[in-house]
Amino acid sequence: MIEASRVEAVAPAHADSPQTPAATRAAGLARLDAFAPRAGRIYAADRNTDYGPDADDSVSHLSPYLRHRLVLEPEAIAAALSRHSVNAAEKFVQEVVWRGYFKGWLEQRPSVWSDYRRRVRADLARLDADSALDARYRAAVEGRTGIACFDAWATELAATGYLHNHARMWTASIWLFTLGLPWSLGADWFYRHLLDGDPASNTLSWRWVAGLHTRGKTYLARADNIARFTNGRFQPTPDSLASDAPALDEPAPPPAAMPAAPAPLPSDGAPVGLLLTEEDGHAESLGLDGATVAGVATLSAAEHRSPLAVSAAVVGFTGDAVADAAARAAAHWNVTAETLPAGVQWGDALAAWAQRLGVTRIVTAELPQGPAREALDTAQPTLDTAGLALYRIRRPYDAAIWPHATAGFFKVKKRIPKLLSELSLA
Ligand SMILES: Cc1cc2nc3c(=O)[nH]c(=O)nc-3n(C[C@H](O)[C@H](O)[C@H](O)COP(=O)(O)OP(=O)(O)OC[C@H]3O[C@@H](n4cnc5c(N)ncnc54)[C@H](O)[C@@H]3O)c2cc1C
Repeated sequence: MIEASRVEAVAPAHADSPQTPAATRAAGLARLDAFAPRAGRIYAADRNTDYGPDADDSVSHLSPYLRHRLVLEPEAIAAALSRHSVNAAEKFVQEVVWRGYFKGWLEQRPSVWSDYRRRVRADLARLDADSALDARYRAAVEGRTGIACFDAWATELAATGYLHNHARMWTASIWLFTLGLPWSLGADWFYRHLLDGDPASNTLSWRWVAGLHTRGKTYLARADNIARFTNGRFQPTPDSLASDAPALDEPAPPPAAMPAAPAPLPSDGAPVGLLLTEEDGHAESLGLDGATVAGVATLSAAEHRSPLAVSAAVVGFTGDAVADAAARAAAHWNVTAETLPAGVQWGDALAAWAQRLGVTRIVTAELPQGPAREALDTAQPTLDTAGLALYRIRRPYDAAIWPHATAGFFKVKKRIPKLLSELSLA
C-alpha cells in the first residue's frame, strides 16, 4: 500500500497562487499574442538560457495551454509564421512539433506508459523497504540535497508548477546520475507538479535523459553548462555532479503500431452528448458543427496522475481548464454543461448523464495514453452494457504527425515542411 502522506515539505503552489497562470483559452491566446514577436530568431538564440523564475526569458511559457489544448499547436505555429519567415521560426516550430512526436511515439507503444505506471508503484514500494534510498528521495523532492541549483529547481517546481526546459534536463540528469534515484520516481515527481504535466512529453523526456529513448544515449548535466545557461546564477563545482552518465538498460519496447483511425460519428443527426476532458479544451474546432449536441459534460483525471497526492495547483489548473472548455462549448452549442463528479467510475457517471440527456451516443476528442484514457477504457464495458456508443475524434494535426513517430525525432523533423503544407500552415 502506498503511503498517501508522502508529500514534499516545500512551499507548494496553490491553485490561486499569483504565480499560477489563469487556465483559460483567453489567457493562453493572450500569452501567444505577447510571445509571437519573439518566436523567431530571439527564441532560437536565447531559448536555452534559464534566467530564473522571476526574470524575463525568451521561451513562450505556453506549455500548460498547449498541453490541455486550450491553445492548439497549429494556432501556435500559425502565430509564429504570421510574424516570422519559416526559416526564422524554424526552431520554435520544431519544439512545438516535439510535443506531437512524443505523443505519437507513445500512442504507438502504449505498453511504455503502462510499464511506467507499474514501475512507479514498484519503486515507491522500494522506498518503504530501503531507508537510505528513501532519505535520498525525500531530500531531492524537498530540495534539501545541498546541490544549490537542484534544490532551487525543486523549490521552483513546487512553487510555480513550471521549470525551464534546460532546468528540467539538468534536474533529471542530477536525479539519475548524481543522486542515483529511480527515473520513474523523478518522472512521477515532475508529473505531480507540472501544470503542463503530459504523459508522453514527461515520461519520454525522462527516458531520454536516462538513455532509454534514444537507446544508450544519455544526458549529462555539466557544471560549466549550468553556469553558462543560468547566466551565472548557479556555479556548481564539477566534483559536486556526476562525471559520467551510464545509460540505463531495459528490454526494448515492442515495435511501433499505429492505433487505427477512430470510427467517424454517423451524420444522421441523432443527438450526442459531448464529453470534455483535460486532454482537449477546444471542442469548437473538433469538426462537430454538423452534429446535434444535446449537452456537454466534463470529467477530469488529474488526481490520478500518481499514486501520491497531485499538487493543488495541478488539480486547480486542470479543473479550471475543463470548466473554461465546457463554458465555451455550452455557449457554442447553446446547451447546458455539467461537471460530473470526480472520484467515481466514469462509466457510471457517463451512463447516468447520457440517460438524463436522452442520448445513446457520446462524442469526445481522442484521448491519448494517460490517466483520462485509462479511466475511459475502464468505463467502456459499462457504456457497452448501457447501450452507449462512444465516438472519438482524432485531430488532423495528430493524424499528420503520429504515423511518422516510429523512431527518433529526426524522421518527423524532416517532414515538417510537408506537415506545414498539409495543414495549410505555410
Ligand atoms: C525531464 C523533462 C520533462 C518534461 N516534461 C514535460 C511535460 O510534462 N509536459 C510538457 O509539455 N513538456 C515537458 N517537457 C518538455 C519541455 O521542457 C517543455 O515543454 C517546455 O519547457 C515548456 O516551456 P515553454 O512552453 O516555455 O516552451 P517553449 O520553449 O516556448 O516551447 C514551445 C512549446 O513547444 C513544446 N516543447 C518545447 N520543448 C519541448 C520538448 N523538449 N518536448 C516536448 N515538447 C516541447 C511545448 O509544448 C512548449 O510549450 C519536459 C522536458 C524534460 C527534459
